[in-house]
Amino acid sequence: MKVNKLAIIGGGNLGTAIAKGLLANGLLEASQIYITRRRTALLNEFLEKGVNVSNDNRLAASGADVILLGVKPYQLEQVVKEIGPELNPNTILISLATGISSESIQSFCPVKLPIFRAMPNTAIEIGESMTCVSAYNANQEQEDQVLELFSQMGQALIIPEELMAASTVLAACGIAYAMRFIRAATQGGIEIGFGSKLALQISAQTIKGAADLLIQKGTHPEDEIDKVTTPRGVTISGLNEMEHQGFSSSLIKGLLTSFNKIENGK
Ligand SMILES: NC(=O)C1=CN([C@@H]2O[C@H](COP(=O)(O)OP(=O)(O)OC[C@H]3O[C@@H](n4cnc5c(N)ncnc54)[C@H](OP(=O)(O)O)[C@@H]3O)[C@@H](O)[C@H]2O)C=CC1
Ligand SMILES: O=C(O)[C@@H]1CCC=N1
Repeated sequence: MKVNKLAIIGGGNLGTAIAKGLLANGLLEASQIYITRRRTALLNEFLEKGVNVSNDNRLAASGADVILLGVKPYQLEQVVKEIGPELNPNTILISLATGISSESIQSFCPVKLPIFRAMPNTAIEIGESMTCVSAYNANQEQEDQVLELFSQMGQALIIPEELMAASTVLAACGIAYAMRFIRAATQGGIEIGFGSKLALQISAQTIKGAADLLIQKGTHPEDEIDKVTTPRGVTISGLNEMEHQGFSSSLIKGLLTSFNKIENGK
């Protein structure tokens, strides 16, 4: 994708993770990236790398081919209206905000332009995100460009906008759920004899291996579980006890609680 200038408006957790991902794979030169936030001192590490850091959103947006909106959902309208004079029909506007429709974002803009919603997760920092993207007012070439951008930092998919809330839960919140699994496994590992550092190393690599088995072989989790469970063995005893205690059920209920909060604000 030919991008001359990319602006990240709102360099917080996700905005800076994307900047790190862009820099790590050399997709853009530091001088082509602009990042803003009000407390610019918190972006010093980017300034030192040659990224353009500022609290001036209009300056960052001016002439940018791609603008990523990394502010909180309740800050989005004000920020889009602020940069409005810098937008033109060819600007690719990508919102990272949860729960704000493309139609609403378009209504904050003075011109009709291609609007994308992207839902990466924080693994974008190391090029391992699962990023779902929806497109609005965009042509095929623009869709391909945005998909290519996020594909450089993990896997990326175009999905219907109505699935953005579901993708937020499964992929973006999903990182936190997976971390909690690893933390719990680590705590169990300590109780059965490992020091915390070793327990964390073993748990994290085990989860990585499990995910890679599915990704690389395209198998179903139960196929892989069947290979581990010996009849009357220890794995099936532990797994069944976890299910008796509501393991799958609690995960599904947690997913639904997050989803309902996006959909209904509950
Ligand atoms: N964290 C995650 O994993 C994911 C988050 N999201 C979405 O991404 C968005 C950002 O989330 P997250 O990064 O976690 O939030 P953060 O609070 O970490 O980042 C928001 C940033 O916006 C900056 N900001 C606020 N007001 C302005 C302004 N007027 N102009 C410029 N910058 C401003 C804030 O900095 P300052 O106060 O210094 O201005 C802050 O750095 C949210 O909409 C969220 O829904 C989506 C997917 C995953
Ligand atoms: O928790 C949140 O609201 C945001 C959306 C997805 C990840 N973080």
